[in-house]
Amino acid sequence: MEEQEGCYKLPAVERNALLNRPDFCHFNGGHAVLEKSPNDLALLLRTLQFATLKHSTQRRKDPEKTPYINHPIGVANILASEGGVTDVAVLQGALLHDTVEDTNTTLDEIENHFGASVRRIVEEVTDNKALSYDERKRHQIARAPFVSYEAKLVKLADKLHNLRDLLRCAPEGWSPERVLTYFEWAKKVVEGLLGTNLDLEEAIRLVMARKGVVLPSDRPSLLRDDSPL
Ligand SMILES: Nc1nc2c(ncn2[C@@H]2O[C@H](COP(=O)(O)OP(=O)(O)O)[C@@H](OP(=O)(O)OP(=O)(O)O)[C@H]2O)c(=O)[nH]1
Repeated sequence: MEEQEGCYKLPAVERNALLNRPDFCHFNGGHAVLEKSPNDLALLLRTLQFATLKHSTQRRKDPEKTPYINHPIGVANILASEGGVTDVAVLQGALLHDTVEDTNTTLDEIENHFGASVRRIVEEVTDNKALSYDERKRHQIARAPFVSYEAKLVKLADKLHNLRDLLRCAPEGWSPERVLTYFEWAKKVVEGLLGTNLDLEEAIRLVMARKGVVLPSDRPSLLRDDSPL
C-alpha cells in the first residue's frame, strides 16, 4: 500500500474489492480513504456510553477529583493513538476495564451487551476484590504473563495511563515513597507483559525512567547468560 498526501492509494485489485464495501472507504481524488466500519464506530460509542453511565458517580483520587471515566477513555486512547491498536474488542475492553472491578456491573452484563470476546478481556483484567490489597497486587504480577494478548494490551495501556497520572499529580495523601512503590510494583507487572507492543512498552520505559525505575527491554526470565545474542 503506497502512502500519498496523508491517505493511502490502494492497488487496483484492492480498490475494486473495497468498492463493494462502501462502509469501509470512500474515494477522494482517486485515493481510497479507509475508515472504520460505521458499525464499529457505533459499537465503540455504545460501549463508551455504557462505561460513562457505570462510572458516572465516581471520581479519580487526584486533588481535582477528575471524572473517573477520564481513565478508561485515556486507556482506550493510548491503545489507538500510541499502540496502533485497531481491534475494536480491545478498545471496548479498555473502555470497560474497570466496570466490573469498581462498579455494580457483572461479567454476564458485559457479555449480554458486548459479547463473549469483550467479556473475556474484561474478566482477565479484573482484580478479585475479595482478596486483600497485598494479595491482589501479588496476583497481578503472577497472572500478567498468562493472560491473552488482548488483555496484555489493555494492561499495558492501563499501567501507562496510571503512571502518567502519577507523574502529573499524585492522589491525595500519597507520599513520594508510595508513588515510587507503585512504580516499582507496576514494573513487576509490566515485566510479565513485555513483547506485546513495543511502542507501549517504550512509552512505559520512558515514564518509569523519570522516577529512576529501569524496565528491561525483554522478559528477564528469557534473558539467560548462555543465550546467543
Ligand atoms: N495514578 C492514579 N491512579 C488512580 C487515581 N484515581 C484512581 N486511581 C486508581 O488507583 C489504583 C491505584 O491505587 P492503589 O491504591 O495502588 O490500588 P487500589 O485502588 O486498587 O486499591 C489504580 O487502579 P487500577 O486502574 O485498578 O489499576 P492497578 O493499579 O490495579 O493496575 C488507579 O486506576 C489517580 O488520580 N491517579
